[in-house]
Amino acid sequence: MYALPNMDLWKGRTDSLIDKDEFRIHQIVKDNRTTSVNNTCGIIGFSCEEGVRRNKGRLGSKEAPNEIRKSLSSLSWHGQSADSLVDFGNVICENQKLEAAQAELGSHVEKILSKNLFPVILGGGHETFYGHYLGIRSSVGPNAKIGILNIDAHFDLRSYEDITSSGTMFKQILDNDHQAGYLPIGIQRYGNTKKLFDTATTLGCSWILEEELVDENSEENENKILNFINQHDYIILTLCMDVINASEAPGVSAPSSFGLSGKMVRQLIRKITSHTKTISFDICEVNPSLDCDNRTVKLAANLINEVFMCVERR
Ligand SMILES: N=CN[C@@H](CCC(=O)O)C(=O)O
Repeated sequence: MYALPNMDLWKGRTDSLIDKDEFRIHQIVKDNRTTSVNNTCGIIGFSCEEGVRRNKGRLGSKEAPNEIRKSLSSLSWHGQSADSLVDFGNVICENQKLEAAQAELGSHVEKILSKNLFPVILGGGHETFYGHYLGIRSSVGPNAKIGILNIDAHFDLRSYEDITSSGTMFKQILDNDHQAGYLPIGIQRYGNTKKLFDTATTLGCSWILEEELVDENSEENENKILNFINQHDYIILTLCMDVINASEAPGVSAPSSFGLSGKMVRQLIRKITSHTKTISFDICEVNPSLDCDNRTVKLAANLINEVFMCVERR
């Protein structure tokens, strides 16, 4: 099901009604039915936790898209255009019909790209990514090489023989799309079974462990990411918030005790979304019902704002 944008969610402190240098994001975002040449990012929500339910995770992520919008609202706007951001509303997963909802999300992602906008998708569980991917594949055609960069504690390469879920998307894609490559960044050694590491190897993937993401290795890690980008025509970026340390991101289904810092994730996002091959972004697994003082939702909003800034500056 699709819900038109609810512009009442975009509310916050107003320092000035006319001076654009005093604007906050709630004064920048427009309903997608009023477009301008200065639009850069198209926001679409995926209100869904069916994949998390099937993966036996903790429910609550379907509330994230609107909670993230509320948190984004008050951030001050440092972009160049006062018409940069456009809200395309939410796709809602109903009656546990995950596959139909993912297909519907894909068609909205495709629509946003066709308007020359950079899709910013607010998940939902990480099953959001499969819908994101469907829209991108359909937009770029079957022959383009799509590189998937996943900032995540988990491989999400589980078997989907019985059912698809928030833990199966990348295997679903890699088994069927031989023009897609996959590089997960921030993998927790003990958050994934040995079998999942073997699955990644069998599928020809490499990965960057969380414990490898330290300053001393920064050049090596950057080169690994850049080499991956160079091997593909388009890059799509997905961020699973459970990659971030549980103290900074408690509001997720599977918190990470040794997760990355928010600042490290910010650095990765800046690098990747500043690259012109990167054509879309999603953020997943924020669970407002498990959050503490809105910490995870706020961090998600700040990271999304980094994407807005990097895309506008390209
Ligand atoms: N997308 C997350 N997938 C992880 C986490 C599962 C959970 O919610 O506990 C996984 O399948 O291992």
